Amino acid sequence: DMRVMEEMLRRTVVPLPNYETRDKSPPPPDSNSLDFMHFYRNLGKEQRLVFLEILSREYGVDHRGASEMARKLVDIQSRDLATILQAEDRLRYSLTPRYRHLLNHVSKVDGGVKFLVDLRAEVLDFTSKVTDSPHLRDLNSTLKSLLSEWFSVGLLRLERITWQSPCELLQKISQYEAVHPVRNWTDIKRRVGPYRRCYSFTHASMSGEPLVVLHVALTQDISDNIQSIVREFTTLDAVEEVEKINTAIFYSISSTQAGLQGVDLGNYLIKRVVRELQSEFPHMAQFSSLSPIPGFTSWLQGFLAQYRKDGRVTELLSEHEWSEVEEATGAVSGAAALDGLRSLLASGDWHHSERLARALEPVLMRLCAWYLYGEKRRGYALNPVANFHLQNGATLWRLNWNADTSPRGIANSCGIMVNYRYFLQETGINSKAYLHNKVITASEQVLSLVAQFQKNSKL
Ligand SMILES: CC(C)(COP(=O)(O)OP(=O)(O)O)[C@@H](O)C(=O)NCCC(N)=O
Repeated sequence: DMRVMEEMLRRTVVPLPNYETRDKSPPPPDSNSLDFMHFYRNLGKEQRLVFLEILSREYGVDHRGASEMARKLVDIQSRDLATILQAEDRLRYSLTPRYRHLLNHVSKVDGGVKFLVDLRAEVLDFTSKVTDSPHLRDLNSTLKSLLSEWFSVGLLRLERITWQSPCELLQKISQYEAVHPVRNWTDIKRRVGPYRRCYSFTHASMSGEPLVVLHVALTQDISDNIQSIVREFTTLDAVEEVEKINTAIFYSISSTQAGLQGVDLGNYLIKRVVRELQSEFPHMAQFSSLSPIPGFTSWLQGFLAQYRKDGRVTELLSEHEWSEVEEATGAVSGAAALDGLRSLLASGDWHHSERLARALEPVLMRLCAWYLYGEKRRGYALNPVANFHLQNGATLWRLNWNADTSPRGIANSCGIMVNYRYFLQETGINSKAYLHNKVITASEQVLSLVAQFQKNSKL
């Protein structure tokens, strides 16, 4: 209960050494960290929230001390630079949460870094679902700043996963695959076989644990469909012919540690793999993703409902397009046709009718282009996968019809997939333009689809 928690914290979260002797005081015994970890692991979910609340509230920054240091700094602004720098350093030290020293010590014991990665995953879970406590948010940002230092790209190791990798690693890679689930051994064998590459980042403190995994297909052109990558039966023992390889398609990337969210590992891995492939294939000319568009169909359902409510049904489709939908749904009026369309989209049945699919292609393509390019959340792309690649500096390059004809692909994004193209000389500029000015770099194909949408709906 609370008393036991407070006793544990009092004992293991030692006070900050004072400024003068901060570099001379010996670190606390490892037992402090081990006891803290052991105690925390034995708490239930609710108790952990209580425990972290106390830790972050009672063992954070000494607010009074910090404001005193701030006042001192203001008072000596007329003094010489050395004095000012000294006062700034004192203020900086006074703004260090007391628990930061404990977290630092935990990172030095066996399993400590993994403990802190998992701890941050729980803190993120609490702050996103359970509470908006400012203290917990502070704890999260302290954990994130520590983890970002330890997991910086120079300390990560690039590993290539092949059919010769240990079974347990291949099994982990299969389990972690979040984008196109691995069905069986043949499946994973193909994904690490000829004309494929699979890479992960690992860290010495969590050896054997792939932190983020990138799957690549080596092709002649930029793939416009996923079936040719995850299904087509390239003979598993084919020998790669270099002249058939001049493009790298990133068709799946997944981070495996929730606690490392925001540490930007996926971006680093893509950049590192590009360099790796360039050294293996110096003539490689094209780098692109082939990405899903999770959430498009459900966004579209809401969008159509809104237009129906606003009575602007006719604005979304042309006369001809509506007549095709009415023909296919047997509906007689616009609103009924729109309801018919929505239920066809919900079931995916529209895809079985050749004629209806042909009629809907221009409609869904321009709506999807708008969804990726025009729909925003706090100014950035609403779609998380688009946001990820645009942050990396990729170009919103090409929408592909019938790119994922699996039931999942039809249900999630009406079968459409998108290529985010990495023009290596432009990623730096594009990333800055996106992050600073929220500018999305898009190709002619995408911009013309967006223009068609805007013309139709007079947006
Ligand atoms: C896309 C991923 C790999 C980006 O991870 P990362 O580069 O670490 O970004 P972030 O978490 O630092 O913002 C991550 O968000 C993820 O695993 N998403 C779920 C699977 C997917 N590819 O959408």
